Amino acid sequence: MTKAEARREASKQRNSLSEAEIIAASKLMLDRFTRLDFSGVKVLHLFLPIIQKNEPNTFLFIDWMKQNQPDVKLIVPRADFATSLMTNYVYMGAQELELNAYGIPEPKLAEPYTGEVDMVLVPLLAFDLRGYRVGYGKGFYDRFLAGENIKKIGLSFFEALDEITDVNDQDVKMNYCITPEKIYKFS
Ligand SMILES: Nc1nc2c(c(=O)[nH]1)N(C=O)[C@@H](CNc1ccc(C(=O)N[C@@H](CCC(=O)O)C(=O)O)cc1)CN2
Ligand SMILES: Nc1ncnc2c1ncn2[C@@H]1O[C@H](COP(=O)(O)OP(=O)(O)OP(=O)(O)O)[C@@H](O)[C@H]1O
Repeated sequence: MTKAEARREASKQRNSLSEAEIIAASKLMLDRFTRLDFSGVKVLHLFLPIIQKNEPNTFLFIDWMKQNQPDVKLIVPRADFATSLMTNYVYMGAQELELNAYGIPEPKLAEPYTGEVDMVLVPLLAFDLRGYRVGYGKGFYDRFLAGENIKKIGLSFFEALDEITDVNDQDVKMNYCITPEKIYKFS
């Protein structure tokens, strides 16, 4: 399947989910996430959900981290749509967020975080059995993750596709993908 086909299919499927289904599925994904090995993880980067696009609710992940891994620093991005680059900030709480033009909750402008990141939660529409992902098609995460040795964890409501056929050498593979049903580990 091509990226464009996968994008279309997954958006359609995701749009058909109810709010209750999204919360339930996000909780199942959180359950799996909590079983990962956090030793050596000092900094976790995560996306914040575009609610009107039915993305997984990563605020649940933030709540769990604060309770159970309080020493892990949480980092969230601001996306610049002119350059397709993200700038990172320490997460300071929901009251410090504003919605951008695309409905993405983003930290208000502050001092950027430029230090190391150990683990990243990556938004995706679809992924394949090799760990390749499809997003909205602007390449934000491929740029952010290029050449970085970070544990990359995709979150998807739906199971893996067999193969995304039009991957290119800028596409960054996930190390894990978490779905409500299982966790995929890629070599
Ligand atoms: N929560 C979240 N944050 C993220 C991403 C993401 O997938 N999820 N991104 C992952 O890379 C980047 C943002 N990428 C985006 C790319 C396009 C559109 C968008 O709304 N584009 C079209 C509509 C196309 C569509 O509906 O598919 C528009 O301009 O309206 C939004 C975000 C960075 N931050
Ligand atoms: N490291 C990079 N440097 C420069 N351009 C890049 C890089 N990675 C990806 N791109 C470009 O970004 C565009 C979008 O890539 P792609 O179709 O793989 O998007 P995607 O992974 O689905 O999107 P996203 O990461 O925003 O969810 C492509 O034109 C690609 O060439």
